Amino acid sequence: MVRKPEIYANAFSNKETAFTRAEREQHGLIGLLPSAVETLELQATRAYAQFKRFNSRIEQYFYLDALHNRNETLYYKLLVDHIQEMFPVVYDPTIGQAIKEWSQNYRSSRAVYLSINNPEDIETAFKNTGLSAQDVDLIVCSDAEQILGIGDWGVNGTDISVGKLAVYTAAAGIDPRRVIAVNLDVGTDNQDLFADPLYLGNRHARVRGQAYDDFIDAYVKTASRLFPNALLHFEDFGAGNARRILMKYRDSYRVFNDDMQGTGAVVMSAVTSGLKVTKQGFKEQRLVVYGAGTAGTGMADQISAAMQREGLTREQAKSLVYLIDKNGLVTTDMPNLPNYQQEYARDPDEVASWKNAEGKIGLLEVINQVKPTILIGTSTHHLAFTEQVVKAMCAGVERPIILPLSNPDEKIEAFPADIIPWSEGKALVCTGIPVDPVPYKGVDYHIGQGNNALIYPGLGLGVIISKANKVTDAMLQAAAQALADQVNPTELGHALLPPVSRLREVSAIVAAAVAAQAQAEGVAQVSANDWLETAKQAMWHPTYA
Ligand SMILES: NC(=O)c1ccc[n+]([C@@H]2O[C@H](COP(=O)([O-])OP(=O)(O)OC[C@H]3O[C@@H](n4cnc5c(N)ncnc54)[C@H](O)[C@@H]3O)[C@@H](O)[C@H]2O)c1
Ligand SMILES: O=C(O)C[C@H](O)C(=O)O
Ligand SMILES: [Mg+2]
Repeated sequence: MVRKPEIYANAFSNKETAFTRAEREQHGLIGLLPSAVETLELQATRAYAQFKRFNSRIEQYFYLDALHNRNETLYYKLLVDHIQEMFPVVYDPTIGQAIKEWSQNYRSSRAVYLSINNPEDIETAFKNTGLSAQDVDLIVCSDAEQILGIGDWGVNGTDISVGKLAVYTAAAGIDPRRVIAVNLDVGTDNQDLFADPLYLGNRHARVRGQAYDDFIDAYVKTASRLFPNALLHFEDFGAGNARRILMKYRDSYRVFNDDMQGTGAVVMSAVTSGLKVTKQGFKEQRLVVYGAGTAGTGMADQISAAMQREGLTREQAKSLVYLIDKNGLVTTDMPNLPNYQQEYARDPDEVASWKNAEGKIGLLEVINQVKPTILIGTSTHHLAFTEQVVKAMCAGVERPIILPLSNPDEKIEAFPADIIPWSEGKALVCTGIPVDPVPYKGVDYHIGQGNNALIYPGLGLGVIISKANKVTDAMLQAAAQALADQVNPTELGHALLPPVSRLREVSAIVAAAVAAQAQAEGVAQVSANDWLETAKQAMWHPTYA
Protein backbone atom coordinates (compact mmCIF):
# COMPACT_ATOMS: atom_id res chain seq x y z
CA MET A 1 0.00 0.00 0.00
CA VAL A 2 1.43 3.35 -1.08
CA ARG A 3 1.52 5.96 1.67
CA LYS A 4 0.91 9.25 -0.03
CA PRO A 5 3.13 12.12 1.10
CA GLU A 6 1.13 14.87 2.88
CA ILE A 7 1.30 17.27 -0.09
CA TYR A 8 -0.44 14.65 -2.25
CA ALA A 9 -2.86 13.38 0.41
CA ASN A 10 -4.08 16.82 1.43
CA ALA A 11 -6.88 18.20 -0.78
CA PHE A 12 -5.61 21.75 -0.36
CA SER A 13 -2.10 21.09 -1.61
CA ASN A 14 -2.81 18.18 -3.92
CA LYS A 15 -2.10 18.87 -7.61
CA GLU A 16 -2.21 15.25 -8.74
CA THR A 17 -0.91 15.02 -12.31
CA ALA A 18 -0.01 18.73 -12.27
CA PHE A 19 2.91 18.21 -9.88
CA THR A 20 6.00 19.20 -11.84
CA ARG A 21 9.05 16.99 -12.14
CA ALA A 22 10.87 19.21 -9.62
CA GLU A 23 7.96 19.00 -7.16
CA ARG A 24 7.80 15.25 -7.57
CA GLU A 25 11.51 15.02 -6.74
CA GLN A 26 11.24 17.42 -3.83
CA HIS A 27 8.25 15.79 -2.18
CA GLY A 28 8.97 12.13 -2.72
CA LEU A 29 6.38 11.67 -5.46
CA ILE A 30 8.63 10.06 -8.08
CA GLY A 31 6.98 6.88 -9.24
CA LEU A 32 3.66 7.68 -7.59
CA LEU A 33 2.14 9.45 -10.59
CA PRO A 34 2.00 8.76 -14.34
CA SER A 35 4.71 10.60 -16.22
CA ALA A 36 2.57 13.28 -17.92
CA VAL A 37 2.69 16.68 -16.23
CA GLU A 38 -0.64 18.36 -16.84
CA THR A 39 -2.05 21.85 -16.48
CA LEU A 40 -5.01 22.56 -14.25
CA GLU A 41 -6.97 23.34 -17.43
CA LEU A 42 -6.30 19.90 -18.88
CA GLN A 43 -7.21 18.21 -15.60
CA ALA A 44 -10.41 20.25 -15.55
CA THR A 45 -11.26 19.09 -19.08
CA ARG A 46 -10.98 15.47 -17.95
CA ALA A 47 -12.92 16.05 -14.74
CA TYR A 48 -15.70 17.88 -16.58
CA ALA A 49 -16.03 14.99 -19.03
CA GLN A 50 -16.23 12.58 -16.09
CA PHE A 51 -18.87 14.78 -14.44
CA LYS A 52 -20.93 14.76 -17.64
CA ARG A 53 -20.97 10.96 -17.72
CA PHE A 54 -23.29 10.84 -14.71
CA ASN A 55 -26.94 10.93 -15.62
CA SER A 56 -28.45 12.23 -12.43
CA ARG A 57 -27.67 15.29 -10.36
CA ILE A 58 -27.25 13.26 -7.18
CA GLU A 59 -24.58 11.10 -8.84
CA GLN A 60 -22.93 14.28 -10.07
CA TYR A 61 -23.11 15.60 -6.51
CA PHE A 62 -21.22 12.59 -5.17
CA TYR A 63 -18.67 12.81 -7.95
CA LEU A 64 -17.99 16.46 -7.12
CA ASP A 65 -17.98 15.74 -3.39
CA ALA A 66 -15.28 13.11 -3.88
CA LEU A 67 -13.29 15.54 -6.02
CA HIS A 68 -13.71 18.19 -3.31
CA ASN A 69 -12.17 15.81 -0.79
CA ARG A 70 -9.34 14.85 -3.14
CA ASN A 71 -8.31 18.04 -4.89
CA GLU A 72 -9.82 21.31 -3.66
CA THR A 73 -8.29 23.45 -6.42
CA LEU A 74 -9.58 21.29 -9.24
CA TYR A 75 -13.02 21.11 -7.60
CA TYR A 76 -13.29 24.90 -7.47
CA LYS A 77 -11.85 25.28 -10.96
CA LEU A 78 -14.78 23.21 -12.23
CA LEU A 79 -17.31 25.02 -10.09
CA VAL A 80 -16.15 28.50 -11.10
CA ASP A 81 -15.91 27.66 -14.80
CA HIS A 82 -19.32 25.94 -14.88
CA ILE A 83 -21.10 27.81 -12.15
CA GLN A 84 -24.49 27.99 -13.84
CA GLU A 85 -24.49 24.27 -14.61
CA MET A 86 -23.01 23.02 -11.33
CA PHE A 87 -24.80 25.36 -8.93
CA PRO A 88 -27.96 23.19 -8.90
CA VAL A 89 -25.75 20.15 -8.26
CA VAL A 90 -23.66 21.32 -5.30
CA TYR A 91 -26.47 23.50 -3.93
CA ASP A 92 -30.21 23.72 -4.21
CA PRO A 93 -32.10 21.55 -5.16
CA THR A 94 -29.74 18.52 -5.12
CA ILE A 95 -28.34 19.32 -1.70
CA GLY A 96 -31.76 18.53 -0.16
CA GLN A 97 -31.57 14.96 -1.45
CA ALA A 98 -27.91 14.63 -0.44
CA ILE A 99 -28.84 15.64 3.11
CA LYS A 100 -31.62 13.08 3.32
CA GLU A 101 -29.13 10.36 2.35
CA TRP A 102 -26.12 11.77 4.21
CA SER A 103 -25.69 9.09 6.89
CA GLN A 104 -25.99 6.29 4.31
CA ASN A 105 -23.56 7.92 1.92
CA TYR A 106 -21.10 9.12 4.54
CA ARG A 107 -17.55 8.72 3.30
CA SER A 108 -15.43 11.40 4.84
CA SER A 109 -16.09 14.63 6.57
CA ARG A 110 -15.13 18.25 6.13
CA ALA A 111 -16.91 19.66 9.17
CA VAL A 112 -16.57 20.24 12.90
CA TYR A 113 -19.19 18.41 14.98
CA LEU A 114 -20.25 19.96 18.26
CA SER A 115 -22.53 17.91 20.48
CA ILE A 116 -24.89 19.36 23.04
CA ASN A 117 -23.95 16.44 25.29
CA ASN A 118 -20.34 17.61 25.43
CA PRO A 119 -20.34 21.40 25.37
CA GLU A 120 -16.96 21.31 27.09
CA ASP A 121 -15.53 19.91 23.82
CA ILE A 122 -16.25 23.01 21.75
CA GLU A 123 -12.87 24.58 22.29
CA THR A 124 -11.00 21.31 21.83
CA ALA A 125 -12.88 20.60 18.60
CA PHE A 126 -11.95 23.98 17.14
CA LYS A 127 -8.34 23.57 18.28
CA ASN A 128 -8.22 20.15 16.63
CA THR A 129 -8.78 21.85 13.26
CA GLY A 130 -5.20 23.11 13.53
CA LEU A 131 -6.41 26.60 12.67
CA SER A 132 -5.30 29.49 14.82
CA ALA A 133 -6.74 32.92 15.61
CA GLN A 134 -5.87 34.68 12.34
CA ASP A 135 -6.62 31.68 10.10
CA VAL A 136 -10.40 31.83 9.90
CA ASP A 137 -12.66 34.30 8.07
CA LEU A 138 -15.97 32.49 8.13
CA ILE A 139 -17.83 29.75 10.01
CA VAL A 140 -21.17 28.41 8.78
CA CYS A 141 -23.16 26.50 11.38
CA SER A 142 -26.53 24.78 11.40
CA ASP A 143 -28.51 22.86 14.00
CA ALA A 144 -30.49 21.50 11.04
CA GLU A 145 -33.96 21.91 12.52
CA GLN A 146 -35.41 23.44 9.34
CA ILE A 147 -33.22 22.37 6.44
CA LEU A 148 -34.52 24.24 3.37
CA GLY A 149 -38.21 23.29 3.42
CA ILE A 150 -37.56 19.62 4.26
CA GLY A 151 -37.51 19.90 8.03
CA ASP A 152 -35.34 18.36 10.72
CA TRP A 153 -32.38 16.28 9.53
CA GLY A 154 -30.12 16.26 12.58
CA VAL A 155 -26.48 15.61 11.83
CA ASN A 156 -27.33 14.91 8.17
CA GLY A 157 -27.74 18.68 7.88
CA THR A 158 -23.96 19.06 8.01
CA ASP A 159 -23.94 19.32 4.23
CA ILE A 160 -25.95 22.54 4.24
CA SER A 161 -22.99 24.22 5.93
CA VAL A 162 -20.57 22.55 3.52
CA GLY A 163 -22.73 23.53 0.51
CA LYS A 164 -23.10 27.15 1.62
CA LEU A 165 -19.32 27.37 2.01
CA ALA A 166 -18.77 25.94 -1.48
CA VAL A 167 -21.06 28.68 -2.82
CA TYR A 168 -19.18 31.33 -0.83
CA THR A 169 -15.97 30.26 -2.54
CA ALA A 170 -17.33 29.71 -6.04
CA ALA A 171 -19.39 32.90 -6.01
CA ALA A 172 -17.27 35.34 -4.04
CA GLY A 173 -13.82 33.82 -3.88
CA ILE A 174 -13.85 33.26 -0.13
CA ASP A 175 -10.61 31.39 0.56
CA PRO A 176 -11.70 27.77 1.20
CA ARG A 177 -8.72 27.21 3.52
CA ARG A 178 -10.02 29.90 5.85
CA VAL A 179 -13.53 28.60 6.54
CA ILE A 180 -15.12 26.02 8.83
CA ALA A 181 -18.42 24.14 8.46
CA VAL A 182 -20.05 23.33 11.80
CA ASN A 183 -22.84 20.97 12.75
CA LEU A 184 -24.46 21.71 16.09
CA ASP A 185 -25.86 18.31 17.07
CA VAL A 186 -28.62 19.00 19.58
CA GLY A 187 -30.51 15.78 18.76
CA THR A 188 -33.37 15.46 16.32
CA ASP A 189 -37.14 15.16 16.37
CA ASN A 190 -37.07 13.29 13.06
CA GLN A 191 -38.00 9.82 14.38
CA ASP A 192 -37.24 8.18 11.03
CA LEU A 193 -33.57 8.86 11.58
CA PHE A 194 -33.53 6.74 14.75
CA ALA A 195 -34.89 3.77 12.83
CA ASP A 196 -31.81 3.89 10.63
CA PRO A 197 -28.85 2.04 12.17
CA LEU A 198 -26.55 4.11 9.97
CA TYR A 199 -27.71 7.44 11.41
CA LEU A 200 -24.60 9.22 12.64
CA GLY A 201 -25.96 11.82 15.05
CA ASN A 202 -27.11 11.98 18.66
CA ARG A 203 -30.00 9.59 19.16
CA HIS A 204 -32.29 11.67 21.29
CA ALA A 205 -34.95 14.34 20.91
CA ARG A 206 -33.89 17.91 20.27
CA VAL A 207 -32.73 19.55 23.43
CA ARG A 208 -34.59 22.82 23.99
CA GLY A 209 -34.75 25.54 26.62
CA GLN A 210 -31.89 26.64 28.82
CA ALA A 211 -29.52 23.82 27.86
CA TYR A 212 -29.93 24.70 24.17
CA ASP A 213 -29.41 28.40 24.81
CA ASP A 214 -26.31 27.69 26.90
CA PHE A 215 -24.89 25.51 24.13
CA ILE A 216 -25.45 28.19 21.47
CA ASP A 217 -23.98 30.78 23.83
CA ALA A 218 -20.89 28.63 24.36
CA TYR A 219 -20.57 28.16 20.59
CA VAL A 220 -20.88 31.88 19.76
CA LYS A 221 -18.50 32.96 22.48
CA THR A 222 -15.89 30.24 21.94
CA ALA A 223 -15.86 30.61 18.15
CA SER A 224 -15.63 34.41 18.41
CA ARG A 225 -12.83 34.23 20.97
CA LEU A 226 -10.75 31.63 19.13
CA PHE A 227 -11.29 33.20 15.70
CA PRO A 228 -11.80 36.91 16.34
CA ASN A 229 -12.11 37.83 12.64
CA ALA A 230 -14.63 35.19 11.71
CA LEU A 231 -18.16 35.94 10.53
CA LEU A 232 -20.56 33.46 12.16
CA HIS A 233 -23.20 32.47 9.62
CA PHE A 234 -26.34 30.74 10.98
CA GLU A 235 -28.25 28.50 8.59
CA ASP A 236 -31.51 26.57 8.70
CA PHE A 237 -32.40 26.88 12.36
CA GLY A 238 -36.04 26.53 13.44
CA ALA A 239 -38.11 29.71 13.33
CA GLY A 240 -38.16 30.44 17.07
CA ASN A 241 -34.46 29.84 17.59
CA ALA A 242 -33.30 31.60 14.43
CA ARG A 243 -34.79 34.94 15.36
CA ARG A 244 -33.99 34.72 19.06
CA ILE A 245 -30.33 33.92 18.43
CA LEU A 246 -29.97 36.72 15.90
CA MET A 247 -31.58 39.31 18.18
CA LYS A 248 -29.45 38.22 21.13
CA TYR A 249 -26.07 38.42 19.42
CA ARG A 250 -26.37 40.78 16.45
CA ASP A 251 -25.28 43.94 18.27
CA SER A 252 -22.22 42.53 19.97
CA TYR A 253 -21.01 39.68 17.75
CA ARG A 254 -20.30 39.30 14.05
CA VAL A 255 -23.31 37.09 13.33
CA PHE A 256 -25.54 36.73 10.28
CA ASN A 257 -28.71 34.71 9.81
CA ASP A 258 -28.94 33.75 6.18
CA ASP A 259 -32.58 32.63 6.16
CA MET A 260 -33.76 35.89 7.71
CA GLN A 261 -31.27 38.50 6.62
CA GLY A 262 -29.86 36.98 3.42
CA THR A 263 -33.28 36.00 2.14
CA GLY A 264 -34.77 39.32 3.24
CA ALA A 265 -32.09 41.14 1.27
CA VAL A 266 -32.47 39.08 -1.90
CA VAL A 267 -36.22 39.64 -1.77
CA MET A 268 -35.63 43.36 -1.30
CA SER A 269 -33.54 43.24 -4.50
CA ALA A 270 -36.19 41.36 -6.43
CA VAL A 271 -38.92 43.74 -5.25
CA THR A 272 -36.76 46.79 -5.98
CA SER A 273 -36.36 45.45 -9.52
CA GLY A 274 -40.06 44.72 -9.82
CA LEU A 275 -40.85 48.28 -8.75
CA LYS A 276 -38.68 49.56 -11.60
CA VAL A 277 -41.22 47.86 -13.88
CA THR A 278 -44.34 49.05 -12.05
CA LYS A 279 -42.75 52.46 -11.41
CA GLN A 280 -43.87 52.51 -7.79
CA GLY A 281 -42.31 52.93 -4.37
CA PHE A 282 -42.32 50.52 -1.43
CA LYS A 283 -44.89 52.60 0.37
CA GLU A 284 -47.46 51.86 -2.33
CA GLN A 285 -47.14 48.10 -1.89
CA ARG A 286 -49.49 45.65 -0.24
CA LEU A 287 -47.62 42.54 0.83
CA VAL A 288 -48.95 39.07 1.50
CA VAL A 289 -46.50 36.58 2.96
CA TYR A 290 -47.69 32.98 2.70
CA GLY A 291 -45.71 30.96 5.29
CA ALA A 292 -44.80 33.23 8.19
CA GLY A 293 -41.75 31.48 9.59
CA THR A 294 -38.07 32.41 9.66
CA ALA A 295 -37.76 33.53 6.05
CA GLY A 296 -41.26 34.96 5.58
CA THR A 297 -41.19 37.21 8.61
CA GLY A 298 -37.60 38.24 7.81
CA MET A 299 -38.90 39.51 4.47
CA ALA A 300 -41.89 41.23 6.06
CA ASP A 301 -39.45 43.04 8.36
CA GLN A 302 -37.24 44.25 5.53
CA ILE A 303 -40.08 45.35 3.26
CA SER A 304 -41.86 47.14 6.07
CA ALA A 305 -38.57 48.86 7.00
CA ALA A 306 -38.29 50.02 3.37
CA MET A 307 -41.83 51.43 3.56
CA GLN A 308 -40.83 53.33 6.69
CA ARG A 309 -37.70 54.70 5.01
CA GLU A 310 -40.03 56.16 2.38
CA GLY A 311 -41.91 58.04 5.08
CA LEU A 312 -44.62 55.73 6.43
CA THR A 313 -44.99 55.31 10.16
CA ARG A 314 -44.46 51.86 11.65
CA GLU A 315 -48.24 51.51 12.06
CA GLN A 316 -48.89 52.53 8.45
CA ALA A 317 -46.28 50.09 7.16
CA LYS A 318 -47.64 47.33 9.35
CA SER A 319 -51.12 47.89 7.94
CA LEU A 320 -49.82 47.00 4.45
CA VAL A 321 -48.43 43.59 5.48
CA TYR A 322 -50.55 40.43 5.77
CA LEU A 323 -49.15 37.18 7.10
CA ILE A 324 -50.79 33.85 6.32
CA ASP A 325 -49.69 30.73 8.13
CA LYS A 326 -51.10 27.22 8.61
CA ASN A 327 -54.20 28.59 10.33
CA GLY A 328 -54.88 31.19 7.67
CA LEU A 329 -54.57 34.95 7.96
CA VAL A 330 -52.70 35.73 11.17
CA THR A 331 -54.94 37.68 13.55
CA THR A 332 -54.33 38.94 17.07
CA ASP A 333 -56.97 36.67 18.59
CA MET A 334 -55.13 33.49 17.58
CA PRO A 335 -53.88 31.54 20.59
CA ASN A 336 -50.13 30.99 21.08
CA LEU A 337 -49.02 33.30 18.28
CA PRO A 338 -45.24 33.17 18.03
CA ASN A 339 -43.73 36.56 18.84
CA TYR A 340 -42.35 36.97 15.30
CA GLN A 341 -45.92 36.88 13.93
CA GLN A 342 -47.44 39.17 16.53
CA GLU A 343 -46.00 42.32 14.95
CA TYR A 344 -48.12 41.86 11.81
CA ALA A 345 -51.19 40.12 13.24
CA ARG A 346 -54.42 41.78 12.05
CA ASP A 347 -57.24 42.98 14.19
CA PRO A 348 -60.06 40.38 13.93
CA ASP A 349 -62.66 43.18 13.71
CA GLU A 350 -61.02 44.49 10.56
CA VAL A 351 -61.47 41.14 8.81
CA ALA A 352 -64.74 40.06 10.45
CA SER A 353 -66.62 40.15 7.15
CA TRP A 354 -63.96 38.22 5.21
CA LYS A 355 -64.87 34.73 4.10
CA ASN A 356 -63.81 32.18 6.66
CA ALA A 357 -63.70 28.65 5.32
CA GLU A 358 -62.81 25.63 7.46
CA GLY A 359 -62.08 27.90 10.38
CA LYS A 360 -59.55 30.09 8.59
CA ILE A 361 -59.26 33.01 6.22
CA GLY A 362 -57.39 31.48 3.29
CA LEU A 363 -54.98 32.77 0.69
CA LEU A 364 -57.55 33.36 -2.04
CA GLU A 365 -59.84 35.36 0.22
CA VAL A 366 -56.94 37.50 1.42
CA ILE A 367 -55.91 38.20 -2.17
CA ASN A 368 -59.46 39.10 -3.16
CA GLN A 369 -59.79 41.46 -0.22
CA VAL A 370 -56.31 43.01 -0.18
CA LYS A 371 -55.41 43.09 -3.89
CA PRO A 372 -51.76 42.59 -3.00
CA THR A 373 -49.01 43.95 -5.21
CA ILE A 374 -46.57 41.36 -3.83
CA LEU A 375 -47.16 37.71 -2.92
CA ILE A 376 -44.30 35.80 -1.30
CA GLY A 377 -44.29 32.05 -0.71
CA THR A 378 -42.13 30.70 2.11
CA SER A 379 -44.59 28.06 3.30
CA THR A 380 -43.16 24.77 1.98
CA HIS A 381 -46.76 24.22 0.79
CA HIS A 382 -46.13 22.75 -2.63
CA LEU A 383 -48.23 24.19 -5.48
CA ALA A 384 -50.23 26.43 -3.10
CA PHE A 385 -50.18 29.21 -5.70
CA THR A 386 -52.84 27.72 -7.96
CA GLU A 387 -54.14 29.10 -11.22
CA GLN A 388 -56.99 30.68 -9.26
CA VAL A 389 -54.53 32.36 -6.91
CA VAL A 390 -52.38 33.72 -9.73
CA LYS A 391 -55.44 34.94 -11.63
CA ALA A 392 -56.77 36.63 -8.50
CA MET A 393 -53.41 38.42 -8.14
CA CYS A 394 -53.70 39.62 -11.74
CA ALA A 395 -57.28 40.74 -11.22
CA GLY A 396 -56.13 42.97 -8.37
CA VAL A 397 -53.16 44.70 -9.99
CA GLU A 398 -51.64 45.03 -13.45
CA ARG A 399 -48.17 43.55 -12.78
CA PRO A 400 -48.14 41.54 -9.55
CA ILE A 401 -44.82 40.46 -8.05
CA ILE A 402 -45.10 36.74 -7.27
CA LEU A 403 -42.20 35.05 -5.49
CA PRO A 404 -42.64 31.33 -4.77
CA LEU A 405 -39.44 30.93 -2.77
CA SER A 406 -39.77 27.58 -1.00
CA ASN A 407 -36.96 25.12 -1.68
CA PRO A 408 -36.32 22.52 -2.97
CA ASP A 409 -38.40 21.60 -6.05
CA GLU A 410 -40.90 19.48 -4.15
CA LYS A 411 -41.78 22.45 -1.90
CA ILE A 412 -42.08 25.36 -4.34
CA GLU A 413 -45.51 27.09 -4.26
CA ALA A 414 -45.79 27.26 -8.07
CA PHE A 415 -43.54 26.78 -11.07
CA PRO A 416 -42.95 29.74 -13.40
CA ALA A 417 -43.85 27.49 -16.33
CA ASP A 418 -47.41 27.76 -14.95
CA ILE A 419 -47.37 31.27 -13.47
CA ILE A 420 -46.29 32.94 -16.71
CA PRO A 421 -49.15 31.60 -18.86
CA TRP A 422 -51.72 31.87 -16.04
CA SER A 423 -50.81 35.53 -15.66
CA GLU A 424 -50.47 36.04 -19.43
CA GLY A 425 -46.89 37.15 -18.90
CA LYS A 426 -47.87 39.85 -16.42
CA ALA A 427 -46.50 38.36 -13.18
CA LEU A 428 -42.99 39.41 -12.16
CA VAL A 429 -41.52 36.17 -10.84
CA CYS A 430 -38.48 34.87 -8.94
CA THR A 431 -38.02 31.41 -7.44
CA GLY A 432 -35.65 29.98 -4.82
CA ILE A 433 -34.69 27.06 -7.03
CA PRO A 434 -33.03 27.51 -10.42
CA VAL A 435 -35.49 27.31 -13.31
CA ASP A 436 -35.15 27.53 -17.08
CA PRO A 437 -36.60 30.47 -19.03
CA VAL A 438 -40.28 30.10 -19.86
CA PRO A 439 -41.22 30.66 -23.52
CA TYR A 440 -44.62 32.35 -23.83
CA LYS A 441 -46.11 34.04 -26.87
CA GLY A 442 -42.77 34.57 -28.56
CA VAL A 443 -40.95 35.92 -25.48
CA ASP A 444 -38.53 34.01 -23.26
CA TYR A 445 -39.29 34.93 -19.65
CA HIS A 446 -36.05 34.69 -17.66
CA ILE A 447 -36.59 33.87 -14.01
CA GLY A 448 -34.15 35.24 -11.46
CA GLN A 449 -33.09 32.84 -8.72
CA GLY A 450 -34.46 34.58 -5.65
CA ASN A 451 -32.13 32.64 -3.44
CA ASN A 452 -30.01 34.09 -0.68
CA ALA A 453 -27.00 32.72 -2.60
CA LEU A 454 -27.13 35.89 -4.66
CA ILE A 455 -26.47 37.90 -1.51
CA TYR A 456 -24.58 36.03 1.20
CA PRO A 457 -21.33 35.37 -0.71
CA GLY A 458 -20.86 39.06 -1.53
CA LEU A 459 -22.06 40.12 1.88
CA GLY A 460 -19.57 37.76 3.54
CA LEU A 461 -16.73 39.01 1.36
CA GLY A 462 -17.66 42.60 2.23
CA VAL A 463 -17.59 41.80 5.95
CA ILE A 464 -14.27 39.97 5.62
CA ILE A 465 -12.45 42.69 3.67
CA SER A 466 -13.71 45.50 5.90
CA LYS A 467 -13.33 43.44 9.08
CA ALA A 468 -16.72 44.83 10.05
CA ASN A 469 -17.40 43.95 13.66
CA LYS A 470 -21.11 43.39 13.03
CA VAL A 471 -23.66 43.10 10.23
CA THR A 472 -26.01 46.09 10.30
CA ASP A 473 -29.36 46.61 8.59
CA ALA A 474 -27.80 49.31 6.43
CA MET A 475 -25.14 46.84 5.23
CA LEU A 476 -27.93 44.45 4.20
CA GLN A 477 -29.75 47.27 2.42
CA ALA A 478 -26.55 48.22 0.61
CA ALA A 479 -26.15 44.60 -0.52
CA ALA A 480 -29.76 44.46 -1.73
CA GLN A 481 -29.50 47.75 -3.61
CA ALA A 482 -26.19 46.79 -5.24
CA LEU A 483 -27.74 43.55 -6.46
CA ALA A 484 -30.85 45.28 -7.81
CA ASP A 485 -28.64 47.83 -9.61
CA GLN A 486 -27.21 44.97 -11.68
CA VAL A 487 -30.37 44.43 -13.72
CA ASN A 488 -32.68 46.38 -15.92
CA PRO A 489 -35.91 44.38 -15.84
CA THR A 490 -38.07 46.85 -17.71
CA GLU A 491 -38.03 44.89 -20.97
CA LEU A 492 -40.53 42.07 -21.18
CA GLY A 493 -39.00 38.75 -20.20
CA HIS A 494 -35.99 40.18 -18.38
CA ALA A 495 -35.22 38.66 -14.99
CA LEU A 496 -35.55 40.62 -11.74
CA LEU A 497 -32.14 39.43 -10.57
CA PRO A 498 -28.80 38.87 -12.31
CA PRO A 499 -28.07 35.34 -13.53
CA VAL A 500 -25.99 32.91 -11.48
CA SER A 501 -23.47 32.90 -14.36
CA ARG A 502 -22.52 36.47 -13.30
CA LEU A 503 -22.21 35.62 -9.61
CA ARG A 504 -18.46 36.28 -9.27
CA GLU A 505 -18.72 39.72 -10.82
CA VAL A 506 -21.92 40.55 -8.95
CA SER A 507 -20.55 39.31 -5.60
CA ALA A 508 -17.58 41.69 -5.90
CA ILE A 509 -20.01 44.58 -6.44
CA VAL A 510 -22.15 43.49 -3.47
CA ALA A 511 -19.03 43.09 -1.30
CA ALA A 512 -17.84 46.59 -2.22
CA ALA A 513 -21.21 48.10 -1.32
CA VAL A 514 -21.30 46.26 2.01
CA ALA A 515 -17.75 47.22 2.94
CA ALA A 516 -18.29 50.86 1.96
CA GLN A 517 -21.42 50.95 4.13
CA ALA A 518 -19.54 49.32 7.04
CA GLN A 519 -16.86 51.99 6.71
CA ALA A 520 -19.45 54.79 6.50
CA GLU A 521 -21.16 53.52 9.65
CA GLY A 522 -17.92 53.16 11.57
CA VAL A 523 -18.20 49.40 12.06
CA ALA A 524 -15.34 48.57 9.67
CA GLN A 525 -11.93 48.02 11.19
CA VAL A 526 -10.08 48.80 7.98
CA SER A 527 -10.74 51.49 5.41
CA ALA A 528 -10.23 51.71 1.67
CA ASN A 529 -10.83 54.18 -1.14
CA ASP A 530 -11.70 51.66 -3.82
CA TRP A 531 -13.67 48.83 -2.25
CA LEU A 532 -14.49 47.21 -5.59
CA GLU A 533 -10.81 46.80 -6.39
CA THR A 534 -10.16 45.63 -2.83
CA ALA A 535 -12.93 43.04 -3.14
CA LYS A 536 -11.63 41.76 -6.46
CA GLN A 537 -8.07 41.53 -5.13
CA ALA A 538 -9.24 39.64 -2.05
CA MET A 539 -10.96 36.91 -4.05
CA TRP A 540 -9.35 33.50 -4.01
CA HIS A 541 -8.97 31.93 -7.44
CA PRO A 542 -8.55 28.23 -8.10
CA THR A 543 -4.96 28.05 -9.32
CA TYR A 544 -2.06 25.89 -8.16
CA ALA A 545 0.49 27.54 -5.93
N1 LIG B 1 -35.20 31.34 -1.59
C1 LIG B 1 -34.48 31.51 -0.50
O1 LIG B 1 -33.42 32.11 -0.49
C2 LIG B 1 -35.00 30.94 0.77
C3 LIG B 1 -34.39 31.31 1.97
C4 LIG B 1 -34.87 30.79 3.17
C5 LIG B 1 -35.91 29.89 3.14
N2 LIG B 1 -36.46 29.54 1.95
C6 LIG B 1 -37.53 28.56 1.90
O2 LIG B 1 -38.66 29.01 2.60
C7 LIG B 1 -39.33 27.90 3.14
C8 LIG B 1 -39.58 28.15 4.60
O3 LIG B 1 -38.35 28.21 5.27
P1 LIG B 1 -38.25 28.76 6.74
O4 LIG B 1 -36.85 28.58 7.16
O5 LIG B 1 -38.88 30.09 6.83
O6 LIG B 1 -39.17 27.68 7.48
P2 LIG B 1 -40.12 27.90 8.72
O7 LIG B 1 -40.51 26.56 9.19
O8 LIG B 1 -39.50 28.83 9.68
O9 LIG B 1 -41.38 28.63 8.07
C9 LIG B 1 -42.35 28.00 7.30
C10 LIG B 1 -43.71 28.57 7.74
O10 LIG B 1 -44.70 28.13 6.82
C11 LIG B 1 -45.83 27.74 7.58
N3 LIG B 1 -46.64 26.81 6.82
C12 LIG B 1 -46.50 25.48 6.68
N4 LIG B 1 -47.49 24.97 5.93
C13 LIG B 1 -48.28 26.01 5.58
C14 LIG B 1 -49.46 26.12 4.82
N5 LIG B 1 -50.03 25.05 4.29
N6 LIG B 1 -49.99 27.35 4.66
C15 LIG B 1 -49.43 28.44 5.21
N7 LIG B 1 -48.30 28.39 5.96
C16 LIG B 1 -47.74 27.19 6.13
C17 LIG B 1 -45.25 27.14 8.83
O11 LIG B 1 -46.19 27.07 9.90
C18 LIG B 1 -44.10 28.09 9.13
O12 LIG B 1 -44.50 29.18 9.91
C19 LIG B 1 -38.45 26.68 2.87
O13 LIG B 1 -38.93 25.95 1.79
C20 LIG B 1 -37.12 27.27 2.54
O14 LIG B 1 -36.40 26.47 1.63
C21 LIG B 1 -36.03 30.04 0.79
O1 LIG C 1 -30.38 27.08 0.88
C1 LIG C 1 -31.08 27.63 0.04
O2 LIG C 1 -31.18 27.24 -1.12
C2 LIG C 1 -31.81 28.89 0.38
C3 LIG C 1 -32.29 28.99 1.77
O3 LIG C 1 -31.26 29.23 2.68
C4 LIG C 1 -33.20 27.90 2.21
O4 LIG C 1 -33.13 27.53 3.38
O5 LIG C 1 -34.00 27.44 1.41
MG1 LIG D 1 -31.47 28.20 4.46
